This record gives sequence, C-alpha cells and structure tokens, in this order.
Amino acid sequence: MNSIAPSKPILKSLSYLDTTPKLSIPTGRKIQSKRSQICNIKSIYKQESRSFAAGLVTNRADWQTSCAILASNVVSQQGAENTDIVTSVNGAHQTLDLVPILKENNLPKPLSITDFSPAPMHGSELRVAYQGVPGAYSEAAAGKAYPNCVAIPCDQFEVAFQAVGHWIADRAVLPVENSLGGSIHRNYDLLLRHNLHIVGEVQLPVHHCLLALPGVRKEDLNRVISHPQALSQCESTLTKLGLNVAREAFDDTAGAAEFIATHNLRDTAAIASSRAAELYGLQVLADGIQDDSSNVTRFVMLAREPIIPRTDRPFKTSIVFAHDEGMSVLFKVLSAFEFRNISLTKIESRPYKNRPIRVVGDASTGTAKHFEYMFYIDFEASMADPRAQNALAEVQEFTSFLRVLGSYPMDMTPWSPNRDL
Ligand SMILES: O=C(O)C(=O)C[C@]1(C(=O)O)C=C[C@@H](O)C=C1
Repeated sequence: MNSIAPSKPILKSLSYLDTTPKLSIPTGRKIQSKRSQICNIKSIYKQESRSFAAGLVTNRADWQTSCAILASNVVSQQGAENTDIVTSVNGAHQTLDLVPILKENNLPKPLSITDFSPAPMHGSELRVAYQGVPGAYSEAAAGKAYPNCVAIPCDQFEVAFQAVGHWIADRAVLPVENSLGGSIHRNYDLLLRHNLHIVGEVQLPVHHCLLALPGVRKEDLNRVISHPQALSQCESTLTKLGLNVAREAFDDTAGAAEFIATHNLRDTAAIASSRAAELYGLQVLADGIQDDSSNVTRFVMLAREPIIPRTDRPFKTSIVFAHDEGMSVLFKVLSAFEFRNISLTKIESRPYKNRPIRVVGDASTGTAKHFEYMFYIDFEASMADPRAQNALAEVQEFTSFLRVLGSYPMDMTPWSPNRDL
C-alpha cells in the first residue's frame, strides 16, 4: 500500500471552515464535550497553525503538481487480498534509531475539505480514504482491505465519506465497532447521511503501545493523549502501570504521536501503534497495553456503487430502518429474521429526533418525516438469498423507512490475539 498526499501543508481541520453549512461538528470534539475531564490541547495549537496554514493554501495547480505517491510501504504488500498483513503493522519492535526531534518527513498530510474542488489525476491504483494520519490503525485497515491501494489520509470521518462521494477516492475504510470500546457512533450517523454503500468489512486486531520521546520515563509523564477509543481500550492497563495522569482526547492515535514529536512534549505519552513510533521517532515505553489481548476493531469498506450480492460465500447485510411509532416495531423486525433462522451480528440504535428524513412513497412524492430513533442491524445472509429478501419484504411492511446499506462478504480471516504481537 502506498500513501498519497500533497507535499505542502494543507488545512487540517474542518473547524477552520465553520461557515460551510454542510459540515457538522467534528467527531473528536463531540466526544470530548461528553467527556468533560478531557480537554483538547490540540485546539490551542490549531489556533497557531491556522495563521501558519493560511499563507500556504494550495490552489488547483499546486495540488495537482504536488500530489505525490509516496512509496511508504506502510504495510507489507505480500500476499493476496485475504492474507493478514496486519502482522507487519503491529509486529515485533525493532531497535529504533531514536532521534529526539521529528525527522523531516514526507508523510502524507490528511485530506481536508478544502481539497475537494480540484480532482487530482490518478493512475490505475485504487485510492482508499481513511481517517487519521499515517500510522493510524485505520491506515492499516485500509491496507488489509486493499493491499495494493494508495491510502489517502483524511482529517475527519466526514471528509473520508466526501472524498469518495466527490471521486477523490474510490473507497473509504472506516471503523464502526471495537470489541472493547463499542460502536463508533459517528460513522453510523454518517452512513445514513451519505449515499455510499458498504462493500466489505475488515477486522483488525489492535495492539496498542505507550509512546514517548526518547529518554522520557514513565515517571516524567503528566498526560496521556490518544483517540478516545484507544484511551478507553487501555484504561485499566494505564492505571495498573501507575499512570494516574490526565487523559486527553485526540483525533487519531498516530496524530497524537505526531503531535508529541512535533511539539517536543517530554511530559506526554501517546497510545498508538508501533508503526506510529517508527514514523514519528518515538520510543515504546510499554507494549500491548490494551485491556484485552483480543482487542479487535471492525471497519467497513465503502464505495459509490454497491456490489452484486452472491451466495457462494458467507455474506452479511447491513440495514437501517425507522418507524414513526417508536420502538414497538423492533420486536416485529427481529422476529422476521428469527422466523427465517437468520442470525443477527449487530444491533445499534441512534437518536434521530432533530433531523427530518425524506421518505418517498408509492407516488414518488417525498414527505419529510421525523423519527425518534434509527435502528441499524447487521445479519448473516446475502441479499441474493431468498430468506433475506423475504425478511426484508416483511420488515418494509412494518417500518416507515428502510435502507439497505450493503450486502457484502464477511471477513472470515482467522486471527489469534498473539499473532500480531
Ligand atoms: O486513531 C486511530 O488510529 C484510528 O484508526 C481510529 C480508531 C477508532 O476510531 O476506533 C481505530 C481503531 C482503534 O480502535 C482506535 C482508534
């Protein structure tokens, strides 16, 4: 997998574009507001970088000429699509040539909303958008899903969705659920708001490390920063390590590592991958700090077009539905699957009160409807399977709104907690 990026700095944050009506509050901030103990130090630094970046906004020609495919070879490209190449991402650590300052690097800068007007030229490689910076688990997931892809970092989940919608990328690979931290709600909401299709899933074993600048000891730390999911996946271990220090949320794990290196923070550690340590010149203070060794994140692969469902291999189908009369419909929907012996693998509900949805009836006239909740269900059957078709025909009768988000091959890759260590 390669990475693509403009070689000049670009605006990283959607907060810079607050006047753009389409955009909502970035996920990271939303989570932080719920976690009052977590304050985002990054915002302070963003103020500085705004004025810095303002002078460097790239134009179309700039963007196109500066787009470079960097042969970063972030994950091994050996093996076919289904081989588990995550091993090399979370692999055993080599002795690092530790440099106290961040090396001048050619790492890709995240795609931001400002990059959308110019459509960059591209070759035949599949361009895959992910949220985060190089070294993020999402980048590893993109490499696992599409081993020969060009990975495009995006600063927000929303940007990754839009990158596919605007043909900047061909696919997006985004996390939806972690075995310890639970659902990534933001992506459920965005699945509904955007018209992309789920074309696959990939399960990524997540092996966290505690990273700090070379020479820093655990006793020097006042703060641990990372993605909120990563912080929650390591909560008990941090306490066991005696790190009862402030925990602060960051947009992504690798971004937290990069931040420490860029700002030479000797009192701060990041939770991130060993690859992030290598990329940003940090040392690994503790290895495998996730609270459970079988820590897995499930990612979905998104495309503009759906794939044709098949029955010659295990498929999963994801749907979202709602009904105007509250939750009572849920029982009926579940029985439509139970009656046909179809197993459910996931059920999620999201409040949806303040956003009307346009429901098109038989006469093709749209009516704006308000629903209290959206329900998301994944079930183990292909849309080519008559059982699934009959179940959905029944679900459609019970509900006011139903959308198939995708019918796609299940990730059957076997893995064991120790294999990626
Ligand atoms: O921050 C990263 O490295 C990510 O790829 C994001 C993310 C997430 O959103 O859950 C992905 C996998 C891990 O569960 C932790 C963080």
